[in-house]
Amino acid sequence: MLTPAIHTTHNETLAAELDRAINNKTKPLGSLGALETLAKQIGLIQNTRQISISDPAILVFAADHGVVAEGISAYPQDVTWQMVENFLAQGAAINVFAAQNKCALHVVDAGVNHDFGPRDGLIDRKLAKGTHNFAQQAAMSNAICTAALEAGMALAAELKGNVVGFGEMGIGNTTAAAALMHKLTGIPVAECVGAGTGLSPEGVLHKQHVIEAAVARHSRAVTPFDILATFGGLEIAMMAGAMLKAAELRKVLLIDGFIVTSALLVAARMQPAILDYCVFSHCSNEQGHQKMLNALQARPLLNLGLRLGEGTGCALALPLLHAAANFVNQMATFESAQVSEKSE
Ligand SMILES: Cc1cc2ncn([C@H]3O[C@H](COP(=O)(O)O)[C@@H](O)[C@H]3O)c2cc1C
Ligand SMILES: O=C(O)c1cccnc1
Repeated sequence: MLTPAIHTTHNETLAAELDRAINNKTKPLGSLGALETLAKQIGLIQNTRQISISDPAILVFAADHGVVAEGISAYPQDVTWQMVENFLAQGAAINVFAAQNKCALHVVDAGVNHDFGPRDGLIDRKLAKGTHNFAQQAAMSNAICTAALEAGMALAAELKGNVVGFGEMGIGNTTAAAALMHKLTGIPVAECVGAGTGLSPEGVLHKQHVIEAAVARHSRAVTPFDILATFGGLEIAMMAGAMLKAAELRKVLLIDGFIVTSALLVAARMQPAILDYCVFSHCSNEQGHQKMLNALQARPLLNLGLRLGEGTGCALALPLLHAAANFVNQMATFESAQVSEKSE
């Protein structure tokens, strides 16, 4: 597998130019807060002072998880394929928010345990009918994990826009994400697990024990790739591949909640410079997400108490990206509007 080569966006000259352009706008210095940071980041990603948001798209990757056999989700596995049907029928939260914000939505079957047949609007990249149960064996073979990463890379290469958001659907995937988080950050499993779709406190404790036993069983998984293959999911691996490619192509990567951030964590351990390209849309209510964001030194834009996934945080944060581009491109400067500058 050829891993994309991602370059840092660091560029002192351009950074100084962007600071000057932002500071010259008719507003007190720094008063647009996180939007200023965002505008500068997008400028550095796009390597220009004329920043733009064109043809944004959200990729939603769906797959099933063998570890659901351990009773780690509050919902049955069939919800995965049923929600894919719901995406295709435009009935899910992500459909509503993406449409509201004029964002294209692409639904990818990375490995759902269901035969959809050829369907309009569904991108079929099914590699298996779900992963193996990682409580018993590695979730994926190396070959399947590589194929998932490569399929994700190919999908990202086809996108025409310059902003790509990531979403997922897969009952059981907060368990996979918590295991990845623990293995890649060293944070104790108890601090990585959460209620997911709504487990009781006893259910969360059981989920913790399932992960702890699996981590002990698979102690030889140490590289990011091996950890991904052992504990990850087909949607998580495909997302990680798409993220790596999108960053290589200098797109803005919009990161959603707990599961999407776990895919980024894998990608960032492979290619740390990917973080220069990431905008963290929100902090999820899933316990563990804030700590995962801290481990990546990431500052999320929104904190709405969401715990849904599907890429909903990305769709909701998109207007903020437009706002960042618009203020840089459309606001007057102190000079052009003849407004007096700071006096002290
Ligand atoms: C109706 C429904 C719609 C969803 N949309 C996203 N998820 C979210 O919940 C799942 C992860 O939680 P757990 O690990 O506890 O199974 C993922 O599919 C995620 O996208 C949903 C879950 C449900 C039930
Ligand atoms: O943070 C998320 O994205 C999340 C949390 C719980 C369940 N599904 C998704």
